[in-house]
Parts: sequence; C-alpha cells; structure tokens
Amino acid sequence: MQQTFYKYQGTGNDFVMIDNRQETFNKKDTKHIAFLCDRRFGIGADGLILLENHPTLDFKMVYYNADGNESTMCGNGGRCLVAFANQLGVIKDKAVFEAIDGLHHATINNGIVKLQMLDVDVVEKHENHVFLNTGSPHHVEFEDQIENFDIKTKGAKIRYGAPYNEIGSNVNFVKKISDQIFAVRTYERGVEDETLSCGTGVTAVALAMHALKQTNENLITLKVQGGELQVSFDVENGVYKNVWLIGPATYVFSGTL
Ligand SMILES: N[C@@H](CCC[C@H](N)C(=O)O)C(=O)O
Repeated sequence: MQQTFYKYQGTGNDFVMIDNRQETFNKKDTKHIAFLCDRRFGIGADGLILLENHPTLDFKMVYYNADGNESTMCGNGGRCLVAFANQLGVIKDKAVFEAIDGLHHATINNGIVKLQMLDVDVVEKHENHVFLNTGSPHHVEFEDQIENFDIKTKGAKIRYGAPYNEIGSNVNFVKKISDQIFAVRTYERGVEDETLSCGTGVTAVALAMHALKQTNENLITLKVQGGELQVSFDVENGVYKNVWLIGPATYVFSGTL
C-alpha cells in the first residue's frame, strides 16, 4: 500500500514524518524504519516520527532513532511534529500532545516552534562532565577545540563506555562564547554519529551551564552545526521548570513510496 512520507528539519536535525492517525504503519518493522532513515538506500533522516490520534489531546508522538528502534524524547522532532500537525490542519498555532516522556505544550508562529520540555530536578555534577535527562539522557562536557576534534570517535567512546554501556547516552560537547551564548556539538545515541543539532541535548547543555554557574542567564542561545536554538527556563529550589526549547522547524518535501 502506498504511503505518503514527509520530511522536516529543525536546525539540521532531520526527520521522516508520517501521519499515522489511521494506524496503518507497521511499528514493529525495525528494519523498514532503519531503511527509511538510511541516507543512501532510503529517504534519509536522523529519526522517524509518527503523528497519532490521542483520546483527549491534540495528538500523540512516537519517535524512532535512525537505527529503527523506538527511543526517548526528541526535542527537535517534537518541534517539527508541531509544524507537521499545523500543515495537516490538526492544530492552528498551539498544541498539547503526549510523547514518551509525558505531556508537552507548544506554540508555532511564522515557522518558529516553542516546545515546553519536562521539568528537570536532577543534575549530576561529576569531575569532568554533567549528566541529566531532559526527556533523553545527556552527557555534557567542555571541549575547547569544538570546531576541530574527532567527535565521532570521542562521542562513541563515551556513549558506549561506562557507566552508559549498551543502553548509552547522548554526548554533548560545549564551549562558552559568552554568558548568553554557548557552542554545542552532539553525538547522538541511535544515530551513532554527530547530528547537526539535538533539541534535548541543547536543553541539557543550557541547564548544565546554569547548574555549573557558567551563566546566570535564563534565556540562552545555543550555536549548533545546523543553526541556532534558544532555551529558556526558571529555577525554583534547584528544580528547572518552565523549560522551553525555541527554534525553527521547516518542511522539506513529501512523497510516496
Ligand atoms: N535528536 C533528538 C534526540 C533523539 C533521541 C536521542 N537520539 C536518544 O536516543 O536519546 C532531540 O532533538 O532531542
């Protein structure tokens, strides 16, 4: 049966999007999902996202990494899904939807999507890195040579090494530009390579920089390989609340297979 596939990208983090409200997509076919994400033999993307009906909310999000396995929350993917839902006429300029990590509010205006992320109440500070979960697990460490280092080798070693091992973590490398601006590069679990941007990753970096007192700002710009994202937040008794991931979400094309 022919299926229509859409392609969206958010600061270069790209996704195959499927309107699965009729629930016809085979969610268990890992190999097919990996084929659709393959950049040589398929459409090509960092991940695949299903838009599904929800009994009470605007829609439900189901996310798969490029390896074909369902995974945890995707911030850029969530932003792109809001833009996709707007294109389909499912929503107008705001959305409330369910993802694997819970309920998310979002707004869309002129291609800019603001996505509320979960509250974060645990930021693990280690000797040379920070670990926190912003809907997906994130290791954060400083990298002075951020423009020129072997991110795939260094990222994979951390992602597969202790304590993460096979389950793994996403790995973010950061360099401070100013109190308001940080440069970030991310090695992503389940893509097993650098992505041009990672939404839950830059959210983790913004909160980690505040937790490490690298900034007192609560609206931070993250320069990523695919553009710029912003993260805003409030802090109450060490808990990060009202966390928003802000940036563009862009339609690329659609086609049938
Ligand atoms: N690119 C995503 C993160 C997607 C999930 C991640 N690869 C994982 O498996 O934890 C984002 O924008 O957050």
